[in-house]
Amino acid sequence: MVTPLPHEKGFHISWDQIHRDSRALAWRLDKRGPGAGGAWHAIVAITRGGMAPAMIVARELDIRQVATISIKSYDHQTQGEPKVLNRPDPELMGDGEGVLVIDDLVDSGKTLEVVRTLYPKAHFATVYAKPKGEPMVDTFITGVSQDTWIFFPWDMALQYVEPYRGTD
Ligand SMILES: O=P(O)(O)OC[C@H]1O[C@H](OP(=O)(O)OP(=O)(O)O)[C@H](O)[C@@H]1O
Ligand code: HPA
Ligand SMILES: [Mg+2]
Repeated sequence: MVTPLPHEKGFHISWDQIHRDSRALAWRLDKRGPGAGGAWHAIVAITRGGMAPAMIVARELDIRQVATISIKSYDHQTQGEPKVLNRPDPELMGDGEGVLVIDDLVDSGKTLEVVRTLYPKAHFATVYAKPKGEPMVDTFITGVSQDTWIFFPWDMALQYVEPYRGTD
């Protein structure tokens, strides 16, 4: 059974759109790291939603060190307490200096808050951001209102829709 939407508005994002927006994020982050020539030394994707944008950013910026941190906070559209299920090698991470932490979106900011506590010097980037979570993110591409639910392409499928005028 499908849970009814608690949000009035839906923002439906295609694969093409997330690809373009993730590329825009990569371009914005290029040469902004603390290393020589503005380099970043690693990318950490917040699973699962951050994995697609992180892959695209890693490809654009030619970063081969890509790790993941697993956080779960939502069951469908119901938020619970964020749980860290696994985390990257502490030697790679240190205090986060020079590491780009990437997620698909920030909503309440709770997920990023947990990761920030672990790696205070990392740079936090998301593709989309809702106003409540904006203070938790250093770089994002598109702002979306708080009452909008973002639907990602990996959660959707093409399907038939009735003609606007119906058949009566
Ligand atoms: O700012 P917040 O209110 O914490 O919400 C944002 C987080 O929620 C979603 O992940 P979710 O926990 O649903 O897991 P998933 O990425 O595996 O889908 C989304 O991918 C972000 O990681
Ligand atoms: O708007 C959203 N869309 C998808 N996943 C989410 N997790 C928190 N907010 C959202
Ligand atoms: Mg997530």
